[in-house]
Amino acid sequence: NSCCCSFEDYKLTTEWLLNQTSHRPKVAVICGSGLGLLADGAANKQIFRYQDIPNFPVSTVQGHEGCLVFGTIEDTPCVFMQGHFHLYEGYSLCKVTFPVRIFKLMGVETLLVTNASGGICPDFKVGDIMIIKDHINLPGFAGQHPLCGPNDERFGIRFPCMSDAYSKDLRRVALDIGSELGCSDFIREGVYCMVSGPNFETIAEARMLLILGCDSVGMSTVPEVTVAKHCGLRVIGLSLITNKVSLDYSREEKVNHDEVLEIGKMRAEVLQKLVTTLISRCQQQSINTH
Ligand SMILES: O=P(O)(O)O[C@H]1O[C@H](CO)[C@@H](O)[C@H]1O
Ligand code: HPA
Repeated sequence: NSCCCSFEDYKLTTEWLLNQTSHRPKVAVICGSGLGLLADGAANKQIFRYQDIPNFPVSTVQGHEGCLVFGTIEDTPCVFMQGHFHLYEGYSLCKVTFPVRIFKLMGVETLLVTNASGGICPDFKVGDIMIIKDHINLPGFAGQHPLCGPNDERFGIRFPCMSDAYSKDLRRVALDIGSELGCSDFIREGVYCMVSGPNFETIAEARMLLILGCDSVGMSTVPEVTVAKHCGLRVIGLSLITNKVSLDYSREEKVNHDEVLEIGKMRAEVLQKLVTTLISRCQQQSINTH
């Protein structure tokens, strides 16, 4: 359960990428299930397949293309992960979070994470976009935590604070953009809970998550955000509610991965607009605050 990657591994991959591309990204975007199209708006794209990048894990899940896309959004240099990694694929959390430290070493300052999740909050509707305010690291409670093992001070401190993992400023910016785009009706804020998966929740589990204060549930994101916060990246997270999690034994609907991917397509255009505007504002914000 401790990190399987050495500083030299991270360095090797970083140097390989820096030698292969002249892009120097400031913002990294992790595209969740079915959301790889978020990279489509980038200009001057340069694409690497994960399998060609030394030490990089490969995507094994449908809806995750497995490509690292460098490009620019309105002059902001960015890198997009079309597909991310999960515990349920059999990867260690060190591998799941490997790209985040590569981004840090490449000079990225802001991480924008996206995912698909199930709505726990009874008010949430399918197609809502939830700005992540906070998270619950359920696997972390059981010792499945990406920062377990010897701490490498070159990345961050032993006991990082997580009470402000999701930038308050960027959450405000995202809310403002949502209202400018006329999306306020379906933009929410809430608490995301990570479970390991791969099965979707039982009704008893879903009820427990509601009592715990979760608004949505998914099988990703928390490890990457934890590692990003540990190494000093600013984080903003968007979760697309792709299904309502059943809290009631009388409900007959059954969630499946195809439905999750389908809702991603349905919200593609607005999510892309939100993400591209957010990226350009992130950069302006960062210029103003430095
Ligand atoms: O979190 P992402 O990968 O976006 O996707 C969510 O959707 C998949 C299940 O349909 C799981 O991977 C879950 O975590
Ligand atoms: O209902 C869900 N549960 C867990 N992960 C998910 N990812 C999308 N929907 C869900």
